[in-house]
Parts: sequence; C-alpha cells; structure tokens
Amino acid sequence: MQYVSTRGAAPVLGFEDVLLAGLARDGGLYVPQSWPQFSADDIRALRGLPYSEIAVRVMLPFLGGAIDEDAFRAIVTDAYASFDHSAVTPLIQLDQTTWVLELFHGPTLAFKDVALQLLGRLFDHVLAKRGERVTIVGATSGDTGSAAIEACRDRQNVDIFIMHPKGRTSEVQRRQMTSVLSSNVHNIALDGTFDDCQDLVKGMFNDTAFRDTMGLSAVNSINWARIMAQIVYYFTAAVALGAPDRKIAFTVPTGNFGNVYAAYGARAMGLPIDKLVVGSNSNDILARFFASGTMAAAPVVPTFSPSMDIQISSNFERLLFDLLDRDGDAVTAALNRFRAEGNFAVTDAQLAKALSIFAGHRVGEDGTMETVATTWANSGYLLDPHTAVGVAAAKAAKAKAEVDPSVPMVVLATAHPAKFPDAVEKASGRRPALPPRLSDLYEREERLSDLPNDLATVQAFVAARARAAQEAA
Ligand SMILES: Cc1ncc(COP(=O)(O)O)c(C=O)c1O
Ligand SMILES: N[C@@H](CCOP(=O)(O)O)C(=O)O
Repeated sequence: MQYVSTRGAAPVLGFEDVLLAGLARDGGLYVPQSWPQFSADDIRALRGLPYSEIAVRVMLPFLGGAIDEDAFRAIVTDAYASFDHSAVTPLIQLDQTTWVLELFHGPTLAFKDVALQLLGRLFDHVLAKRGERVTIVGATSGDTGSAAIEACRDRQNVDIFIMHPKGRTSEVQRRQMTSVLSSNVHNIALDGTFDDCQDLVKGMFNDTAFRDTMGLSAVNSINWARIMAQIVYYFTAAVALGAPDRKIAFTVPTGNFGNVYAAYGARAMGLPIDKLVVGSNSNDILARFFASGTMAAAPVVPTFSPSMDIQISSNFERLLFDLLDRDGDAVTAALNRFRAEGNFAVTDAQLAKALSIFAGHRVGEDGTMETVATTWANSGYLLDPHTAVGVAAAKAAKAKAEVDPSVPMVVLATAHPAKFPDAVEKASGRRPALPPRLSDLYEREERLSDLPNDLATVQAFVAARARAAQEAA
C-alpha cells in the first residue's frame, strides 16, 4: 500500500512514513493510491466479531505489511481495552429508523479517542523500532487536543504541543487538556480561532527547515492514520445493521471533514453506504458547498457545538482530489485560489458527483437546542450539541427525501453530553455528570501558555520547549 499527496508533488510513501509525516511536503494530504476492496463475503465475515478484530481486518490492508499482523492485533486490542464499553462503539436505537453510534466511550469522551488511542501506540511502536523521536504539533477546537494528549502523555519519544483557540472551548474541554501536567505535554491558548490554529500547524509543516529540525509529526486528521482508524466504526455499525445485505445511511456532525471522509473511505472499500449526510452548525461552509458547488469562506461564529466552529475543513481537500479526478495541479490551483480570494467552485458535473454520495444541512443554534430538548423529552436520550446537529440534519435530509426512508440512518454521536454541561442543561433542564474518573476535573491544577496568532512566535516557543524537554530527558 502506497500513499500519494493530494497536491501530486510529494514523495509517494508507505504506511510508516505516512504515519510520521503528517502533512505532505507539498502541503497536501496523503491518501491511499487505491482503496482496498472488501467483497460482500468479506463484509459478511465480519458479523459477530468483536470491535478489535473487525478493526484489525479493516485496517490491515492499509499497513501494506509495515507491521506484522500479530503485533498489530496486540496494539489494537490494547488500544480499545481503554474504552469503558465492551462494544467500544455501541449503537443505540432512537426511533424506528434512526440509531446513534456512540463514539464517546474512550478516556476523553469524544470520538477522537477511537483513532488517537491507536495512534499513540502506533507512534510508540514505529519510533521505538526506528530509534527516533518526534515533536507533535496539533490544533484543536476542543476534542482532538485532549484525546491526543491522553494518548501521548509520558511517551518517551514524543513531545506534544496542542494549540486551542483561547476562550472558545468548553471549560471541561480546556481542563481536560490543561490539567495534564506531564513534562512532554505543552498546551497553548492561541489568540485566534481554530482555523488560525490549524493554519499555524500547516505553516510549521510547510517551513521545511523547521519541520526537519524539529522532526514534526501530526495528530490531527491531516495524519492518514487518523482516517484509517475512523473507517472501522462505519464497518462495525453497518454490519450490525445488516450490511452487506442492507444499505445504511450515516449522518455525521462535521467540522474538519475528517470523520465523514472516513465514511467516504469505507464506501470506497465496498461498504454499501446509501448516503452521507453532512451536518454543519452555523459555520456552514460545507452545507453551502453542497447547495451551490462553491466553497466560500466566512467568519467563524461561536456556537453551542464549539468543536465544529470551523470554516476551513482541512479534509475536504481529500474529497476534492477525487472530484478533480486525482489531478494534484488542479487541487493546488483551487486551494491557492481559496487562500487568495476566499472561494473556489467546482463544475456542475463535479457537484453532481459529490451529491450522488453526500447531502449537506445547516442546523442553527435554535435547531440544535430544540433537538437536544425534544430528543430528551421524547426518548429520554441526552444528546451532546454536536450530535444534536447530526440528529437534526438527518431529519432534514429525510424531510427533503435525500435519503431512502427504508434505509437505516445512523447518526454519529461524537461527544459525551457531559463535555458541554451548560448547553445541555440549558436545552434539556438536565445537567449531565462527568464519569467518576473525571469527577475532580474542576479542582485539578492547569498549565498552559498564552500565545499570539503569529507563526514565528509559536515556532520559537515550540523549539525552546522541545529543546528543554529533550535536554531534561
Ligand atoms: C464532538 C465533535 N463533533 C464533530 C466534530 C467534527 O468532526 P470532523 O472534524 O471530523 O468533521 C468534532 C471535531 O472535529 C468534534 O470534536
Ligand atoms: N473538532 C476537532 C478539530 C480538529 O479536527 P481533526 O479531526 O483534524 O483533529 C477538535 O476537537 O479539535
């Protein structure tokens, strides 16, 4: 298995190098040269298997032999042993045709744990084998940060720097990150938005001298391995509901487009996915794209679903690569235009190709709160605000007949409601409690550094802290 960059001008890499590379050297994102194929029999054979075994079978073709199967099985099994539900990602039925796929049973209560618990262990395995050390730089709107910190804390070969937009995460999210006091963990509260944080991460990777001196790696979904690990739960959910003998639709609350791109990957591998509904909050650049074929930037506004307060959806580039027939130059031209002028458009044929798979819906603040309230009142199920965007978007797609009503609809429950207690209580009257292992979160000491939105300042901070950590190690 080889990986190519969406901009077409970076070296083709195997799995281990892709895991460590993060952003491609031409500024693009790595994708598989071709998708592994699962026949109907291969998919049927997954029925009844535990999550970790399905995970091994689905991910093994992506490794291209880089990690021995037994060693990989041990890593995967260990990663999912940290989840507090035996099914790892259980399905809960909400109504006759709608399920939620609970992805928040990992240590930091969001879907990011599913991939990052694995990634932390994969980094360890590969770095120990190579005798190397990396500096991870990451951007978070709230959930990737804590999941990555939890996965990388105290690992010997890793320093991790996580930037979050100051004052724009929930308090629980911030404390989950900043109360980890391990010497290899560095939290930055950036004076800016998530998009600014992500731009700085890409800026650090695109500075080749800095990237090479620091040995940069990524934990955001620019890292291919994140997508690979997220593909798995689309298989487990679809198989549990009757695939390959029945089609399944998914609705994904979306920000950076990584999670729904993983669903696209599962479909490309042969999973019978009928439709992928993208749920956006008021930061609705993706919903507007699917309505018009034009990607047009707009200022980010804070919402009740802060992890989705994103306007520049990094992984959309991976879809664009396919919409533009895998022409790296065309992707580069579109994204250069987006950077310079704030927009680009696809042709009607390319939009039609996208709409044969995707639908997009914007759910505003009132719709989010109303969905939390009515779901609680009607089913006794407490949604987090991100998942509520998904539930409302699924409903909108059904109302517009964009999905076949006979097809089961699975909405991805991307975070535990206790991560957003204020919004959930405001909507439902019920304040969700943190699980016992986080019950002292509000008393824990916090450590973080405030930095301006300036690449040179952030680079100097990362270099100085990483040097100090290495000297101390
Ligand atoms: C709770 C939650 N829901 C949804 C999303 C959106 O996922 P994606 O960025 O993969 O589109 C995020 C963050 O990205 C998140 O943290
Ligand atoms: N919502 C995310 C944003 C970053 O997304 P990623 O999937 O690229 O890591 C977060 O919680 O940080």
